[in-house]
Amino acid sequence: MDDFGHPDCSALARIGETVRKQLSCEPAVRRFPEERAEVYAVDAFLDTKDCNHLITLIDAMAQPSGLVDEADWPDYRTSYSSDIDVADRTVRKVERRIAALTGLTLDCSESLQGQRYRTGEYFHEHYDWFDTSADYWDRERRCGGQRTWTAMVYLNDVDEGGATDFTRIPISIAPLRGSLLLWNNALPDGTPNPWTMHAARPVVRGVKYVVTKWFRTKPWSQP
Ligand SMILES: O=C(O)CCC(=O)C(=O)O
Ligand SMILES: [Fe+2]
Repeated sequence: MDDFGHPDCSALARIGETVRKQLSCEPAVRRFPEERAEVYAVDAFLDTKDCNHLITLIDAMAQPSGLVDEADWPDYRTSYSSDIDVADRTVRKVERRIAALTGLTLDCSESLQGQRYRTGEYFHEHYDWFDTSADYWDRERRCGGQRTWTAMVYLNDVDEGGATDFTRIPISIAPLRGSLLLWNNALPDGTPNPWTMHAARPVVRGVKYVVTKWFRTKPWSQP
């Protein structure tokens, strides 16, 4: 195994440093005051029109019920989730803007995912980085390698609940329409950051919509 037992860790360290430098020059980007994890937010990253359009795309895919039987999904994550139209102009614009802000390369990223949480739905605590000792790692290693940064945009305000909580550090983000949340899944040395454990808390009232982009160390292709 390369990188002292942590696959892709030199690339992760390099990418982390590049993005950190770039974000520090962006006045709209604020870092949460927490040393243990690099978590950033940008308010009003997307306007209402773009948010509403993305919500329409997510709903359109979520509608044909029977195709996706949410009742059969494991309880770990009860939201609806899917790739959204990669050819859509707004999707492409959002992807380009995330890349421009962070300096990350779209080639090394998964296609934008749309997620919808209805009342009571949630995503239990987890890491976005891959467990490289798990069976799935062989597949992920070949289709882009380890995840580097996560970029997520909240598409609406939620009446109650639905916060993104970093469960091991005091960071809790309430959904706010158009705001971008960004974090580095690795430590500065490129090893997986255990402080990035996070959860999407249950929506208590209303519906929550987000789009998420995960970046990788290498060019990504559909597994
Ligand atoms: O919806 C959220 O607040 C977090 C979602 C998340 O952590 C994920 O999709 O990996
Ligand atoms: Fe996550």
